[in-house]
Amino acid sequence: MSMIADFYGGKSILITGATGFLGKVLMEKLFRTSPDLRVIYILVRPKAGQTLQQRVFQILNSKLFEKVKEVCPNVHEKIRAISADLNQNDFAISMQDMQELLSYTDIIFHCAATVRFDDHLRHAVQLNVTATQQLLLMASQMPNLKAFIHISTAFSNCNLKHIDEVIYPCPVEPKKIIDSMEWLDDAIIDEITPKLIGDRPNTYTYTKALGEMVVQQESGKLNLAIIRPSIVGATWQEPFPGWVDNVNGPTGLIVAAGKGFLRSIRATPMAVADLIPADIVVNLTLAVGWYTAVHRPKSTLIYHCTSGNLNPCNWGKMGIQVLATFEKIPLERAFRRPKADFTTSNVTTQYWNAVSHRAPAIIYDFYLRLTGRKPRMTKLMNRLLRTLSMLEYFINRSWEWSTYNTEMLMSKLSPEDQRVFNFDVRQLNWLEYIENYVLGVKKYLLKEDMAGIPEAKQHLKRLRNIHYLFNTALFLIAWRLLIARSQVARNVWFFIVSFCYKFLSYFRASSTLKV
Ligand SMILES: CCCCCCCCCCCCCCCCCCCCCCCCCC(=O)SCCNC(=O)CCNC(=O)[C@H](O)C(C)(C)COP(=O)(O)OP(=O)(O)OC[C@H]1O[C@@H](n2cnc3c(N)ncnc32)[C@H](O)[C@@H]1OP(=O)(O)O
Ligand SMILES: NC(=O)C1=CN([C@@H]2O[C@H](COP(=O)(O)OP(=O)(O)OC[C@H]3O[C@@H](n4cnc5c(N)ncnc54)[C@H](OP(=O)(O)O)[C@@H]3O)[C@@H](O)[C@H]2O)C=CC1
Repeated sequence: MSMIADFYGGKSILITGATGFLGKVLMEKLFRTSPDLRVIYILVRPKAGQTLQQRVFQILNSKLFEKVKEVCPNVHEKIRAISADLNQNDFAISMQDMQELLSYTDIIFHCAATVRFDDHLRHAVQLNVTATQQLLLMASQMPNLKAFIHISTAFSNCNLKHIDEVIYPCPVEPKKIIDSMEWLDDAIIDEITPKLIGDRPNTYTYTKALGEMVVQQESGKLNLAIIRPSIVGATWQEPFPGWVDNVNGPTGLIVAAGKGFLRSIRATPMAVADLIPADIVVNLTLAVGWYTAVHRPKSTLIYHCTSGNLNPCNWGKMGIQVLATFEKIPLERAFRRPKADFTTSNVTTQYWNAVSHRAPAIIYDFYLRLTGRKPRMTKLMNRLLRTLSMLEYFINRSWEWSTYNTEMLMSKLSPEDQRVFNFDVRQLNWLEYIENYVLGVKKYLLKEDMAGIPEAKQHLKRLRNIHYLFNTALFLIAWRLLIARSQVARNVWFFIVSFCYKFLSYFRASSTLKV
């Protein structure tokens, strides 16, 4: 019997960010392992013309929830979507809903955040700091609350090289930042943002660090824990390997490489690729929820959910495996053949960006214009290059995260819980995981049919032939132009032609002699 699964039975659980990548996997696992839980409250905002109910319906009817429906057929009744916007005061939750939340919630998992690296500081503070503070305030009014689990990121202190499971305070208090956002105008905020974020690369990591400080300020009053995952990737095992549904982190680059848009990337091949599968993060999160509620540690514990120090993989190995998988299982309608490389200097990066990214996009757009269609490749390529420049910081450095608390927790679990809520990253085989990740990108994110693989391979062959033809034509044109302009080139050309002629005459003469 799993103690963790048993613990969540009969409980009312509040999840923020349940419509996000991690939130969905968390909900799925909860329903699958504790189908007798009382209710999961999710705070959802209407989005993209969809009502709350439509959003929930879409999630529950997705492939991810197929297994849940077998073990928990009444899952629709156990999920209660509450209209909420974390950017608003009191999250714009109705009085009635608020009353219900305050009265019944047993556990909170706070996953909602803006994960955009380039978000305006005001918005990032609002969601990653102020909303966390408000949620903590709500939590303090919940008589039945047993644990509040905050999802942060291992990169909240990415300005350090070695990171322990402790809070590192930012120079300016979160309260001061929150207050200043209320009266400073956007132009001034833009001006002070670089000074505030200091040696962090973006507003995301900075505001996540502030969010942790806000959580810590409540320790003593509430039963809290913080989880810091590194780069969350597709699922490893559960509910099935390779599930992923957004382009964040490496996923977008895997798509870009598979479609042949991404040809070179400034990365350090030996730098640690601290990826962590979403199901490992979720298993740890649920174990932490149980441990925090049942064992009530004296202080707020922080858990690093990382792979680098227990089972390291590097970007070089990952890149090779991604490309090797695309050899076997290509994506459909690729722009070019999947063939990418790492560059290490700024100069080579600029060169390859011009030659391998911008030039083909311009040529393709020219072709689209000629055939009466709307050009779009240059725009797409510019966006990809912008994304690459944002991710570069994370693929050219390595960090060391200590994992004492995570290992301690693992040792506290029963053998059954260690199996059902497995977060031991040492058991992960990277090559197998990456292959499943790439397959998952094809199947679940891009929704491509596996039956289309032979056609995709044919398409790549055609692209290869076009590539050879194009290169030969380019060479001949360049050579022709050179010969027309340069005496040296003409001499070289005559030398090569006469050499070939002599060689052929000799070859013909010797074969005639043999006969
Ligand atoms: C030796 C041999 C070698 C062989 C070599 C082989 C190589 C080949 C194999 C390749 C794999 C191996 C290397 C892997 C390296 C991975 C590095 C990962 C580091 C992650 C660190 C994370 C650390 C922190 C973790 C955390 O704690 S938090 C989670 C992380 N948070 C994020 O990852 C948000 C990022 N994103 C944004 O911050 C915004 O997206 C923004 C970018 C500002 C754009 O923003 P904007 O331009 O305004 O517009 P969007 O609407 O957002 O997007 C506009 C358009 O870009 C698309 N697109 C959005 N994203 C991505 C993305 N990633 N990748 C690609 N495309 C993306 C979107 O599909 C849309 O396309 P479209 O629809 O136009 O076609
Ligand atoms: N993905 C990763 O690589 C990593 C993620 N993390 C952390 O994990 C957590 C979850 O990340 P992930 O699932 O990847 O992120 P997603 O972007 O997939 O999900 C974010 C969630 O937050 C919700 N949200 C955003 N703004 C609001 C708002 N104003 N009101 C209500 N809900 C809102 C989104 O709702 P909606 O669907 O309406 O947009 C969505 O459900 C975050 O705290 C993140 O910092 C940490 C390390 C790595």
